[in-house]
Amino acid sequence: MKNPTTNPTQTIKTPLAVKSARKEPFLIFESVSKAFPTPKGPYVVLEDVNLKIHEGEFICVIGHSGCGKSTLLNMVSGFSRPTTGEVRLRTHPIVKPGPDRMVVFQNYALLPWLTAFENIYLAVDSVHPEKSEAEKREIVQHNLGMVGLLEAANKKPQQLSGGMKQRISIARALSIRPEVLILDEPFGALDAITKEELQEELLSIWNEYRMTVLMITHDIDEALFLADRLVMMTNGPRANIGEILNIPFPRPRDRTRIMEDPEYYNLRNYALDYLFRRFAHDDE
Ligand SMILES: Nc1ncnc2c1ncn2[C@@H]1O[C@H](COP(=O)(O)OP(=O)(O)OP(=O)(O)O)[C@@H](O)[C@H]1O
Repeated sequence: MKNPTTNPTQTIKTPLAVKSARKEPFLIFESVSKAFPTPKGPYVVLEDVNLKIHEGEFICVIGHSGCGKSTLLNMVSGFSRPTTGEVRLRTHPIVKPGPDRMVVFQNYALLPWLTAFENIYLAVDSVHPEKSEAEKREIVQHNLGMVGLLEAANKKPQQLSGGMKQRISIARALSIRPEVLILDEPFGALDAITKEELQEELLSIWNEYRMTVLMITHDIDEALFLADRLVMMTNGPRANIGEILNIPFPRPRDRTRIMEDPEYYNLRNYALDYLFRRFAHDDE
């Protein structure tokens, strides 16, 4: 594996990172540790994680299996709370789930007895019971259109392909306009072509709405195409953030142009070296 001569974590300043450096942090992890009780005593998954994310940033998180990526994001969604430390959205500690933070899972998590339309409608209705039925239906239609699936509105999940199901779960998450979109390896189960299509769609939706995105991935190329910053975790237990790569490619991004850029391979090799040499994992 080629060793890059420069350290991208130190040398690259993206225009967005420079711009956002002037803004107040939006999502903050402050001295966050998380331990799970086990019969042998507490199992410390994460220890003293500190991270500041700016509004509208697209953050990817990478790290070996079991290092605590989902644990980290679960503290943003509010499914779980830090053992010590704090996760804050603006100035408010996150203590429970809320419609300002929506999660998309790898396994879609759609209700199988409802149609695509009804799955999204249920989310809109639970967050906006005050809206009229016509307004709620309009929101569902708009979001189905946004992921190009108006024709699948009346289909149930088992009648949809993996890519279509993931589009529906993204539409459902976006239908209530969260401030933070949390994606837990959303494209991990999809074939390569569908995965690329969904990456493009996600980027174009993000370009339009600029919600803050936190996404777990195992795919370095995916992270380099999507993210402003790539957070690289150390191995657990007691995992932490090892390094953060700034991804400098201008937006809107063009996959072909990025892949022709020598910097792409510099960053890719740097991340590969980090994961498979410096933080190599015995099990992989
Ligand atoms: N509720 C829990 N109780 C005990 N241990 C847990 C619990 N949740 C997670 N763990 C452990 O914490 C560690 C981190 O799990 P987590 O799912 O966050 O890792 P991950 O990096 O997301 O892994 P993967 O990439 O395989 O999804 C694992 O060893 C897991 O077994």
